[in-house]
Formats: sequence, C-alpha cells, structure tokens
Amino acid sequence: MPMLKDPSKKYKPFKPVNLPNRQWPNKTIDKAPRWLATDLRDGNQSLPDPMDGEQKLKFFKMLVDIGYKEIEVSFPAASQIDFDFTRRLVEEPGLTPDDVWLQVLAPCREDLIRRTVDSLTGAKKAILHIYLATSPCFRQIVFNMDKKQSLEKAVACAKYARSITKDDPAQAGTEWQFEFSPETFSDTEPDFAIEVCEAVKAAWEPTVENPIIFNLPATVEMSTPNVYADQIEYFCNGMTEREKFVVSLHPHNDRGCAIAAAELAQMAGAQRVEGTLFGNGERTGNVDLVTLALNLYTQGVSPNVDFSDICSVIQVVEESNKIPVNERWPYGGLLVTSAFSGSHQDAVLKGFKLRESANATEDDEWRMPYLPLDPQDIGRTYEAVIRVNSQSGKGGAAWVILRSLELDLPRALQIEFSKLVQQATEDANRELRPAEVVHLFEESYHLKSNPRFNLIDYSITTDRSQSPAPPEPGKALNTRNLKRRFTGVIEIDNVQHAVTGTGTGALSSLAAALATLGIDLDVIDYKEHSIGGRDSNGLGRDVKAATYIHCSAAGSKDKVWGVGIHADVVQASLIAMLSAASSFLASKSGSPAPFRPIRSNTLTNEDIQALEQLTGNSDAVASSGGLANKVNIDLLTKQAEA
Ligand SMILES: CC(=O)SCCNC(=O)CCNC(=O)[C@H](O)C(C)(C)COP(=O)(O)OP(=O)(O)OC[C@H]1O[C@@H](n2cnc3c(N)ncnc32)[C@H](O)[C@@H]1OP(=O)(O)O
Ligand SMILES: CC(C)C(=O)C(=O)O
Repeated sequence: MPMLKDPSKKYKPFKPVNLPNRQWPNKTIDKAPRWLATDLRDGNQSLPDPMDGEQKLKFFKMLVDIGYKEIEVSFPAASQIDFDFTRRLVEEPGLTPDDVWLQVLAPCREDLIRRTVDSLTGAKKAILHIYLATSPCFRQIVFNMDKKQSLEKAVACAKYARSITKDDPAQAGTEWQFEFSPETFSDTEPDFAIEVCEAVKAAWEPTVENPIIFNLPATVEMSTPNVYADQIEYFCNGMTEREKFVVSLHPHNDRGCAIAAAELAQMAGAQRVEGTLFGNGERTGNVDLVTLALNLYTQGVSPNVDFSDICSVIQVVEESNKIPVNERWPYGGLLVTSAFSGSHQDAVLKGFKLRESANATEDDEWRMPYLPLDPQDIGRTYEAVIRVNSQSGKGGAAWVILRSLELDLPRALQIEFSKLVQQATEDANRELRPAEVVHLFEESYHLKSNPRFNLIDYSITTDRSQSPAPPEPGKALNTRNLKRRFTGVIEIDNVQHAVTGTGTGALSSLAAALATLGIDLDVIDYKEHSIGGRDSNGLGRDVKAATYIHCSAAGSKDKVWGVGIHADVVQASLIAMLSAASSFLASKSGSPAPFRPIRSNTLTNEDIQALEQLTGNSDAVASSGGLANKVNIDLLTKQAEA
C-alpha cells in the first residue's frame, strides 16, 4: 500500500494553545535545571531485556558519579527485581549518597502505590511519583472515565500517597517529596491539566520549602516545540501558588524535537527536566540528558553534571541497554568530533594551530571552526578529530603525521604526500587508519630505512683550497666563508661508492659528491625543526633534528622531497638528501636498477687518506658522526685508481 495521497482525513493537525502574549521567546537559559535521570525506570521499561539488579547498580553508580542528585531508580510494583533493587539502595550502607534522592514511579492505583512506598521504607530522601493519563484520548479509550472521575482518581491517589508517606509517623525518618504527572499532558486540554494539578496540590498541601513537583510530560510528542513551550507557560500562568510547585518536563522524542522542546519549555518556566543518557526510552526515546547538559556547557553554563569521561559513560549505557549509541549522536557519538572532509580538516587544523601559537590554555575562549565543543572536555582525543579518507585534503594526512611522528611538514611536502594518500585511499576504497598513513609516509620518504642509499661513512671538512677570498696578509682566515668538503662512502644498491664534493655547506657538498655519480640534485627548499622531548632530568637530550629538503633534478622539471631525522643535525640533512636521491632514482623512468654510476669517480690521494683516517682512526670516526659500518678501503682505493 502506498502512503495516503491525502493524509488529512486520517491525521489531524495539533491544535495549539492560545497564548498570544507569550513571554518565553525573549528568555534565555542561564542556569542548569534540576535533572532527573530516569534511565533505570523509563529507559529500562522500554528495553527488550530490562536490566537486572547488578546492571542497574552499575548504572546507578555511574549516574551518581556524573553528578545526578535525583534518580528514578525503578517502578517497584513492576517486578521483584525492581523492588529488590530499590530495597538494596535503601538498605546497603554507602550505596546511596546522602544528597541523592531516590525516585520511584507508580500508577494511580492504591495497591501499587502501597507496594511502591514499601520499597522505600527507611530511605533518607525519597520522591514518590504517581501518574494518571489525563488526555481525552486516554480518558475515553483507556479508562472510560470522564473529566470528573479522572480528577477524583488523581486526588484520591494523592491523598492516599500522603497518608502513607509524609502523614505516617512511621515514615518520619524519610524526607519525602511528591511528584504528580498528568500523563499525556501535551495532549490534555490545558485548563483541565491545571484543574487536576490544582486539586492534587490541594490534596498534598505542599509548602514553599517542600514544593510538589508537577511533571508535565510530552508522553507522546505531538507538536512543534514552541507549542509545548506555550503549554508550559500557560500552565505556569494558570496555576496558583507558583512558589509551591516545581514544573518538571518529561519530553519524548516522537517527532525528533525532544531537545528543542525541553529547552524552549525551560524558557517558558520549567525548572526540572527528566530524561535519559543518550535518549533511551519508549519508542523514539526520552529526551537526551547528555545533549541537554552539553548544550548548556557550550553556552558557558555549567550543567552541574560531568561528562569528562564520555567514553566510559557510553560503555556502561551500551552494555546496560544493549543498544548502541549512534556514531552521529550529538556530542557523544564516536564520529561527531571527527572531520573526514578536506575543507573541514583545513579549517579545524587552522583553528588548532592558532590556539597552539597563542599558547591557549584550557580556559581560553573556544573558537574553532566546525567544532562547538573542545573534544578533550569530554575525554575525546585530538587524534580522533582528523581522519583520512578519499574526501580528505592535504591537512588531514599532515595532521596525522604531526600527531604521530611530530613532523611538521612543509606545505609543498604536504601537497605532495596528500597525492600519495589520495591514491592509497582510492585504491583501498576506505579510510586509512593513522598507522597506515604513518607507514605510507615512512615508506615514501625512506624514514625507517632507505632501501637504496646508505650513508656508510663521511667527514665534512673545511676546504681551504677553495676559499672564496684568501686572507689578507697578517689576518686570520675567515672560516665562515670557507667551502665545505664532503668526503664519504655511500652505498647504493649494495655497492659502496667513495665520493667527494665541495659546496657552501654540508648539503651542497653532498649534492656535489652525488653529482660525481651522475645524480644531479639541486636543493631548492630546506626546512628543519627539532622533535622529541626532554629526558627525565628535564634536559633536551632526546631531541632530534627533522630535516626536509626539496630538490630539483638538474635539467628537468622533476622535483623530489627528502626527509631525514637524526640526533645530529648535519647527519639529518645528509639523510634527507639521500632520501631525496632515492626518490629521484625511483622517479627517473628508464633508470636501471641496480644503480650504475654514469660518471667515473675522482678520488684524490688526499681523499683516500681522509677515508683511511675516517675508518681506521676511531677518533676521526667519532667526530664524523660515529657511523659504525666498516668501509672496505682497499676496494675504494682500487675504485679511485680505476
Ligand atoms: C508513560 C509511562 O511510561 S507510564 C509507566 C509505564 N510503565 C510500566 O507500565 C511498567 C510497569 N508496569 C507494570 O509492570 C504493569 O503494567 C503494572 C504492574 C503496573 C500493572 O499490571 P497489570 O495489573 O497486569 O495491568 P496492565 O498493565 O495489564 O493494565 C493496566 C491496567 O491499569 C489501568 N491503568 C493504566 N494506566 C493507569 C493509570 N495511570 N492509573 C490507573 N490505572 C491505570 C488500565 O486501565 C488497566 O486496567 P484494566 O485492566 O482494568 O483495563
Ligand atoms: C509517567 C510519565 C512521566 C511518563 O513516563 C510519560 O508520560 O512518558
């Protein structure tokens, strides 16, 4: 059967309350309401498999830890499990903190109210909650009662409840609060709801010090949230003795607007909200207390409950309800603090960088594109903020590398690496985990090991023979301007090559040395920074240098990046150069592997002496960076002679 083309006969629009002078739209919420957590009652009653006593206890303890002071723990007349659980909370020392109120629910039936009150005997602080559906639909279909009968039933039950609680001397050890719910309030004629509640108030005789709680449920959410807010404001205005009752909300989520309804209704005068963590409850659920609390928090209002360990909360909720918390659930969902798409990542990363450069503390104003809440405030890590898939941009992968390896990649390297990541995500057709992004980076830039190039040994000396300006007579040589000479042994594809080259610094001298083998690279960009932290004595001994060099191949448009990390800053740049050289060989189509030098090597006798010293003399080795590999000096000599 298709859906009705004209549903107007079957479904009628909700008739809003007439409240032309409504005040609530001009109000804001500037303080947390009283919370009532009803996971163990309304949440529990909606589960295919309700919780057992142990599960309830675990959940109860978590609610207490979060900071809830009013907890609806059971429907004691429903099952022995619920009754016993309530008794346990009352009897077992230390389970219920002195400032926590145990709330229990019963329908307007004397036998069930009696049983319910019995479950609380001896409690320090108890809220007895009874309900009677007051809407025309329920009066007619469920109870076959008219308004008068309905009102009389509510009053009779309130009187009975009073007689066995606050009026019963045997119950004097308990501090009692009384809550009445005109169930289906949102579908009840507004004036009738007021009439019933006035009568119940008169029956209970609340005081300013101990007001009655009128819980006004949207048992079924039937209208837009503004209509619910109107109903609440209308109720508050219509009732007498406003200071003797607390208005409580109990929104369900049939239309998906429970959060909005709870917020607008607070603006309309409600002081208390009943709900469950992550909105478990009948049908589409109760209003979600986590979202409500964090909505307040992100407006700078303390919610008086603590979700700083949201992951543990989710774990207990899921194991108790056996219903997963949706990944997209506001605030708590696993994916809501993650950005996959490039534009989001770019914006978020710029936000983080700005905070970092401003040395922002936890307390500093949170201004972050796309993220209304600092994930760390609820125990989520920044690692999970950026995730990499085929929708991601350069910033995503760069962030992963930064967080995992501390490498702050230059922009052009980010762009180059993101192309590799893009290819990998498209090949895999899925998200790349951080470890996979790291692995791809390490492989691409030969971080763990360079498969083709190995710096066996080297020394860098000043080259007086190539001094740009000979010293004036009588003046010392300005060593700053002296050229540097790289002399070393580089293994390429398992063959050792003795090379030497001169340049303005270590890098250019190595570049010159490589050029003698036919590997012509010009360094066009260079960046370095330190990584690693301080040791246990607070000294920067564990600090390493990270070097990035961007090279162009002489005579071609090819450009390659090299990355090197080493405790020795010079060696880091030499390693980076060889990393670039390796990429250069790989990028050259038609380049034979293994590598064969296309130019002959010209090692002078001085070079060979230097190499002999380098490998034979342990002091020299130490001063050259302490490379351990042993060079076959005979082979090198022969190579040089040839
Ligand atoms: C909106 C809410 O969430 S309200 C809370 C709902 N929670 C629960 O119902 C969970 C616990 N409930 C139970 O364990 C059971 O339903 C009990 C123990 C309360 C009652 O069980 P039973 O006696 O078997 O009655 P049952 O549930 O079949 O039917 C309800 C009866 O109570 C009546 N009733 C229903 N609601 C109410 C009410 N608020 N006040 C008075 N009577 C009511 C019904 O008219 C029906 O009476 P009938 O049999 O004369 O027609
Ligand atoms: C008993 C009442 C408060 C209830 O659960 C509801 O109306 O949804």
